[in-house]
Amino acid sequence: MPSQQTTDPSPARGSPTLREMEPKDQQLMVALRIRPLNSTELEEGATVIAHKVGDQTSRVASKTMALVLMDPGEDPEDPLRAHRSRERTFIFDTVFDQQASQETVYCATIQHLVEGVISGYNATVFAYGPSGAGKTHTMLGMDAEPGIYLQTLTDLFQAIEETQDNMEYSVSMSYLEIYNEVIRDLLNPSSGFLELREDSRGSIQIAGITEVSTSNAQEIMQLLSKGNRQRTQEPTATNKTSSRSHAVLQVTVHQRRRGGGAEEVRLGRLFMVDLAGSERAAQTQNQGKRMKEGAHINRSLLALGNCINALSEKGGSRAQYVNFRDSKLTRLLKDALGGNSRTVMIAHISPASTSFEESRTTLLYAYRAKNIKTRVKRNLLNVSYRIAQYTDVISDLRREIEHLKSKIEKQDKKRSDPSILDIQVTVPHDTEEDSRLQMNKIRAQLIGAFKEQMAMRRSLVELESTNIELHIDMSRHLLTIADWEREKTHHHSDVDSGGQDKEPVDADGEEAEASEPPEVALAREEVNLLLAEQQKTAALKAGLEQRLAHAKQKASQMEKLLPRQVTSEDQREVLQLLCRAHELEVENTELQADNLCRKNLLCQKDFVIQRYHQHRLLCEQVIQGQRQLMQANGISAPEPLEQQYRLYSRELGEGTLDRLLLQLSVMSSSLQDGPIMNVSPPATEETSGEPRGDRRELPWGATFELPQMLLERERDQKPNALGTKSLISRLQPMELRTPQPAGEMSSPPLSAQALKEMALGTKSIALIAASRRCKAYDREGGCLDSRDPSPADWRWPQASPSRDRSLDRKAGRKRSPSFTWSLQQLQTLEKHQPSVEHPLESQLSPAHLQPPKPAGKSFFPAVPVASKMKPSPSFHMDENMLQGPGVSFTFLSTMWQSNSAPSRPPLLPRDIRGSTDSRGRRQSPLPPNNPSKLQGGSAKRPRRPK
Ligand SMILES: Nc1ncnc2c1ncn2[C@@H]1O[C@H](COP(=O)(O)OP(=O)(O)OP(=O)(O)O)[C@@H](O)[C@H]1O
Repeated sequence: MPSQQTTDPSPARGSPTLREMEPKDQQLMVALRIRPLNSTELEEGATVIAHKVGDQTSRVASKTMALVLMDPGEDPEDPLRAHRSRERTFIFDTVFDQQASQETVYCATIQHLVEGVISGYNATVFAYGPSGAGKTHTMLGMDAEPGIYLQTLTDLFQAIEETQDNMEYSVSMSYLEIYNEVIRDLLNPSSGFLELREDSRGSIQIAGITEVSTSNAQEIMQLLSKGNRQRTQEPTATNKTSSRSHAVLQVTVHQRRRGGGAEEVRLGRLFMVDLAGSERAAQTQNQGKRMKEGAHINRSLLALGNCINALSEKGGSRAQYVNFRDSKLTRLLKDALGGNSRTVMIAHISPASTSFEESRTTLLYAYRAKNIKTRVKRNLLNVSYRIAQYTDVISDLRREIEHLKSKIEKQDKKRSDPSILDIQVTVPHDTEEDSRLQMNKIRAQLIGAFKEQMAMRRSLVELESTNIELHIDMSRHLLTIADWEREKTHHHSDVDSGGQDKEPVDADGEEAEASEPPEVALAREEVNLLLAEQQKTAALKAGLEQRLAHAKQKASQMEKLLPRQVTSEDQREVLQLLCRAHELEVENTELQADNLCRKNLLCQKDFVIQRYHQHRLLCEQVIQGQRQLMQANGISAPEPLEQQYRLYSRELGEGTLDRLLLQLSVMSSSLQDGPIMNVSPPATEETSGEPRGDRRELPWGATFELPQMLLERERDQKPNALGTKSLISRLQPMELRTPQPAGEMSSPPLSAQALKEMALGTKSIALIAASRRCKAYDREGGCLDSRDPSPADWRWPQASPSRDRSLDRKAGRKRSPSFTWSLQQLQTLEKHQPSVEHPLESQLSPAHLQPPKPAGKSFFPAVPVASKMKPSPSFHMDENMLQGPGVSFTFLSTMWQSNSAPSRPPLLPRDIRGSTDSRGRRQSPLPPNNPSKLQGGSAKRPRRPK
């Protein structure tokens, strides 16, 4: 067994930074294995013509190794060829000679990929070479010497086990063969021929393949042996057990952080491919069926060779056309060769002089493959995008349920009608039997149609999600271009302004034109490709929508048949069954969507904090730089500015970010466990005409909108129904939002400038806007206002909106939506805050968590404050406000008030990733899923109404 490498959970499997998510170019690794001479070759008197050059004593191979192949046809005595070399040298990443063990091969080639797979990267290993060269031996091996399959899977499960404290995994596998250009499921051969489908991202899916969930390597090996028994193997002249098909083992690993942290799901795919042997018809002496097989094998390998040629020639440029569509094999290996995968090719040859030609061709192919580059990026399933589609699916299903239920009701009425019953009783037995058979047929058809529709709906969800991912990718590239364009314009304007700023002049007297950097050229190329992909997605989507409409029509026609053709009892049963199927699907979809909403929210929160932190650092740098300049030039700042600076410094010292972290954590706690709340202000006429409180003119002239940190439940929806599209639009990640003019709610297409502005800190600004909104609340509630001389009048708002409303009415106040929103937000916080035992709280001294003193008159009646919330003696509204020339920073004074208590180390965004407990296990920084449990209560999650 291979020695297991200890895996370090933190760097590779921690939360991804933005850098980590960037795709990286990766060279395809090519290894070469020479098998020992076999008995037939020895009998034929073959000599060894392939030699590894260099030593390979260490288990892990050195950077590159060479192989020397001698041409046995060249006569050393021939004077005409005296100056021609009989040897040809090939350099590979690693070369294994006849003595290399299975373990050595594994450790030097695949072992390093395992870590990546469990943390969301794709990896592929494929064995290539002529028939009988040892491909199956390397991949599958024997009981005594297991091959790469078992060794990889053992390591994979071991790595999973080591990180199971922090991470949740689910592993599934599928095993297929491509034989004569058709795909067969080796785990379920009776399923017939399977189809390859390509989604808009170009990822290949095999429709209808059996995916088996597994929990250990042995289980997979059992499935593999079962599958191998189904694999097409025949004796040929070169190999007694020649594999006549390409076998593909796919292992899929889903990884997510345990405890519902703000993480996304990572999806790693490992392909292990044992190719059929490349062969020459003359050499294999195959005839009839074998020859036809050989032709197919060669055709697909030829297509593979062509792809390798094209890919190696383009040398990483993505513009060159590579025809993956020539064979199923190349379509399946598309990602492995030219896409998102870390790929290893293990080429195999026989060292025998009798196999010189095969060995030479194989080596040439393998040598070319070395130039191939793939672009590796972590697969993150961004969960939020699918919610909109789920909502559509749910409402569709609901409509169908209503329809079916009304049919059942009608049926019930008929049953209670005695005349109809009489008729049924008199139905002859034969007819009854016929009708039952007919009924069963219709039932099967209906269920089939339902499944088909669901599959199509899911594909639509996938497509939509892909579309949005493409959009985000495009945004990133446009951003690079926009940056460059801006720099160029800047450069030109500098040059135009003339004088000292002029660029150096080159030898010909012409101005040096700033040439476009490679990343910008690449970005332009990518944008074009992405545009093409987007068009492709749109076409696919339109096609699928058409098919779905057709399927729906067919199903409704089938339903129409029901009352005419079946007895009432059977009909009733079928309708109920259908209803149940739909209801289950609704429940399932709702659960998925619910889950996605929460994950989306938590991810956004993380991102917002990260952006905020980056922006804060930038501000700090700018301010410090300017102060140094002022000092150096003896410029004194006017007193108001100095005052603002003092405020700012104090703000930093007190760690406002920490308070924001706490606030956001409390928000997520309410979301993680509580029902989805309606805490967003409804867009009413009242606000549409005037600038909203959460919008702010920024120094660079853009208007930003508050990211929706909380979810909304539509008031008129049933309790278990999700909000409709308005909810979804609010949940769209900020990248997809363009700065909008005030009052406009739709998202116009993204412009490069808009993208730039977003990148400049939309989220952090939006966060600031959130706090401004609460400030607006303060003002509107009349509790805390810069004009109000007694901020101590502030109260926690009463948790009874109806009562507040009556007070409002009495006071003659009209509530604005932003006020209602802020109030609800505060009520949520107030409701959860005292009961939440937050890990971050333990890092704070109680004095840091002091709300303002509850005294004096207030618009809201006073409510008791939690015991640890002591009145703050040093409450100053100004502490929470920082006003700059272009933007105001206002923090939630009403949430967390600090005084001059001892300072503590500032909390940085990474702290939200959690801490490590005494046993070294990582703890989530977020409040527990169910805060009420902490209090020893027996609060149960409310059951979803059926
Ligand atoms: N490195 C090796 N050490 C010992 N025996 C080997 C080695 N490589 C291959 N063999 C033996 O050579 C024979 C042929 O190997 P294998 O079936 O793996 O070839 P293959 O390339 O998969 O052929 P095909 O393409 O026809 O399926 C087998 O009996 C195998 O045990």
